Amino acid sequence: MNEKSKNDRPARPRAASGRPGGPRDRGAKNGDRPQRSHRSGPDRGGPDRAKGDRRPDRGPVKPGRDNDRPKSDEAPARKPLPAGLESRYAALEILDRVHEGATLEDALARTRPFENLEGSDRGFARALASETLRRRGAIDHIIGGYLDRPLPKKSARVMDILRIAAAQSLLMDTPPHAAVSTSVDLANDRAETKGYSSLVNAIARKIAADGPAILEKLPARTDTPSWLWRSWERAYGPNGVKAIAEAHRKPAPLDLSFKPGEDLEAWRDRFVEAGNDARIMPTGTIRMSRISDVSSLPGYDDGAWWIQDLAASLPAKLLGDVAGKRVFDLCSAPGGKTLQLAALGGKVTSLDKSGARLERVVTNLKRSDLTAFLVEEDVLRYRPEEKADAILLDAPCTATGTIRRHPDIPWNKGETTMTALADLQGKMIDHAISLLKPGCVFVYCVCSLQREEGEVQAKAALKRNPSIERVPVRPEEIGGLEKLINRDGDLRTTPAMLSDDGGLDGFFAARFKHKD
Ligand SMILES: C[S@@+](CC[C@H](N)C(=O)[O-])C[C@H]1O[C@@H](n2cnc3c(N)ncnc32)[C@H](O)[C@@H]1O
Repeated sequence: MNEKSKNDRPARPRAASGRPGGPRDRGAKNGDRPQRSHRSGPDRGGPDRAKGDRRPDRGPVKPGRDNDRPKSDEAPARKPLPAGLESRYAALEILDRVHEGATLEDALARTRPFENLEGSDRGFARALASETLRRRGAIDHIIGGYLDRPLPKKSARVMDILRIAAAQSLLMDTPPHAAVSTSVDLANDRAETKGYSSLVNAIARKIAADGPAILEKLPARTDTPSWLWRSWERAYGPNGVKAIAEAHRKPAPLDLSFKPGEDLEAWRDRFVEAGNDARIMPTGTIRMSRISDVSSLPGYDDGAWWIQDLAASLPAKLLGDVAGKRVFDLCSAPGGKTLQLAALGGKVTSLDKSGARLERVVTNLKRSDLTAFLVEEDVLRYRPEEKADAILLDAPCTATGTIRRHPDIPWNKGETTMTALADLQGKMIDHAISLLKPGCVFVYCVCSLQREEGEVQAKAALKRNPSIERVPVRPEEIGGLEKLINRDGDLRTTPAMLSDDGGLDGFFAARFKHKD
């Protein structure tokens, strides 16, 4: 059969070493990618760093090709900037790429002035770009108050210079004179912005003096694009939307998931001894404040833990005991849930259509010393010979549940993207159900706050597929966190939940069972 032969072809995302393929695993069936033996090798970001694929899908990646990997920009070398300016210049370039449609994560990966930075300069540039995007609505509002009329489109760079001046004065600990003088220097750095240096000087000074008082009075709504505000208000009510917008003002904490059997108290103590504010959460996650270099944490090289938001760790738990079962993790990269399921003893087929992102699954499996079969394929074309005992589908979505980690999302996503994704999600759900053995369990999840991608999808899936029924989530499966279960019995988290303890990513998960 045509479809089958496509799935049968040897799948070869490049291994971390760059060596293609590897011996087929004896347990692998049609479409199952050979698993590689992974023993070591650090992955600086951890699996959850790229939660949600916010890049446009580009079709299947040809084996051995690198068409999904971000590349550094090819800008010609320029003369060195004065001390203190390089990091601001890098932040400016990062913002420029985000305005062009890149995700913040991709912009960080492909902006050469940022790549060239090291240590605290690098951390500062990253924080400056992130905080500027996180509070962009408020920052633009304050800048707008000092402009007679909006700057012309061709002066977009001047606006960004003002934005980073404001972010430094309002949100970071930069002394006002440094925020002002470096912004004027940045304006003077290019012919097209030089003429605006007096304006930059005047506005940056005013913001440094009066901006903090203005910022304090601005409602949380100012940082939320109106289409998102309206949709969250419909879904969570007037208080709910306010709480979510408030939560988005702060970055997310760092959550670590552990292999089963690890002594969490001993790990917590190790992190605390190393100077981190680590605590054990009810679900078994260890949480601490964000740090700039995760690879410096105790145990990083041992692979006993990986980065994964508490909410992101819940959907895989809903598959129950997967030990020895044939489990499909569909849309798996960069692999947070594959690691969880493999650590629980599942025979995991980890499928994603992006070869470049599958490489990150390889790296993460290697670091954690876990195994899975990797398949580089579009979910909708996947037709294995043997069906699954359990399926997890973590579908591509708007990722509005991860705005605290990816503050570019509100500015680069719109309702049109959501409608197209919702259509794809419905098709993926139906296809996943067709791959499930009778009597077995399927979990659909998205890291989205949008009902259209969560609650509405679950309801529609039940209507379209009379062969399945909902299996409500039980509190004891998710560390007793009853409030995370909605009236239908599905999992619904928002950043406003557990707010005194650092909040949660926004996630939706529904569990279904094949009735036959
Ligand atoms: C939300 S992310 C998955 C995160 C992952 N489950 C984890 O826990 O680390 C969505 C993934 O879907 C993949 N994807 C998007 N469209 C796909 C398709 N048609 N078939 C297979 N994978 C797809 C993207 O490449 C991306 O890696």
